[in-house]
Amino acid sequence: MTSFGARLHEAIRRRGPLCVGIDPHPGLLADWGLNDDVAGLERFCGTVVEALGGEVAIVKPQSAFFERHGSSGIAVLERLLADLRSAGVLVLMDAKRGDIGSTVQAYADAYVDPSSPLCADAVTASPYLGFGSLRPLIDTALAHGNGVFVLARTSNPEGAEVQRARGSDGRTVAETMLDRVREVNSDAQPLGSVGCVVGATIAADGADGVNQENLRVNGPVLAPGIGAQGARVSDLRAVFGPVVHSVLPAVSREILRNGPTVAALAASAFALNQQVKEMLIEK
Ligand SMILES: O=C(O)c1cc(=O)[nH]c(=O)n1[C@@H]1O[C@H](COP(=O)(O)O)[C@@H](O)[C@H]1O
Repeated sequence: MTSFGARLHEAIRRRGPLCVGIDPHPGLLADWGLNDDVAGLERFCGTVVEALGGEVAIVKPQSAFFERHGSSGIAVLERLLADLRSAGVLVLMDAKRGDIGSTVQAYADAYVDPSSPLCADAVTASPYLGFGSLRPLIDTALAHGNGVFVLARTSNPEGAEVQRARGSDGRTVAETMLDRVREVNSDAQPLGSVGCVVGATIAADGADGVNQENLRVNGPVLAPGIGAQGARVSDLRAVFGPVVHSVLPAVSREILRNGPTVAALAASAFALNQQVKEMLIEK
């Protein structure tokens, strides 16, 4: 079975490193002339699939914006996953799940087991009940050729109080999570299937609790924060230095605001992907 890391590595080679988030904010639905209801959600998703399905390597639906519509919103999310799979684009489910290990297994059954209608190619996870609590999710994902992205140093300013805290070994919580991701990916080639999440908004000088050497995890580095949160593509080399070739810039609102036409959405994703490729790959 081909690992998620290998599938992602090939998808990036063919389509570039941009990861477009699918975040149907109520304000975005309104801007697109859609109602904040299930019909509006379906129209939003249909447009996104048509515009991005053949354009980018990976997309990232934000589960919360489907959950707020209850079970009918989850039904739309399930159809979105099926449509994206048919379009041939990888899917990272942004659910940020975390719990004690026995419960995490249920999240694994939901998000990375192909028998589930919510199964994606990878899922985001929160390690803040201890990295070891994610073991069932990681084991299930790897068994099915899927992946996990573990939060390490998130893009939001509030993350600092937890992620910059230092353990008895003097390492920050963020560094410890990156160490654990590196251990899981130890001998993976060409790319590990467990990624980490590090905001493009963090300081480039290591002052934010992560120095650039920590970022060498032999896995993909999801980098949210560009656009609406203030980071720029031009920040990426300074922040991610030695691992810049493993970075997946994750951009949601900065792309989605260009809707509702398919053409404008596709064009904005293409343009940003070109910018990112020049910054991250072609050197
Ligand atoms: O896991 C994520 O994708 C994530 C991690 C992080 O540190 N910061 C962050 O903004 N995100 C997600 O990225 C999306 C926001 O992207 P923008 O609209 O581009 O700012 C939301 O769905 C967030 O939950």
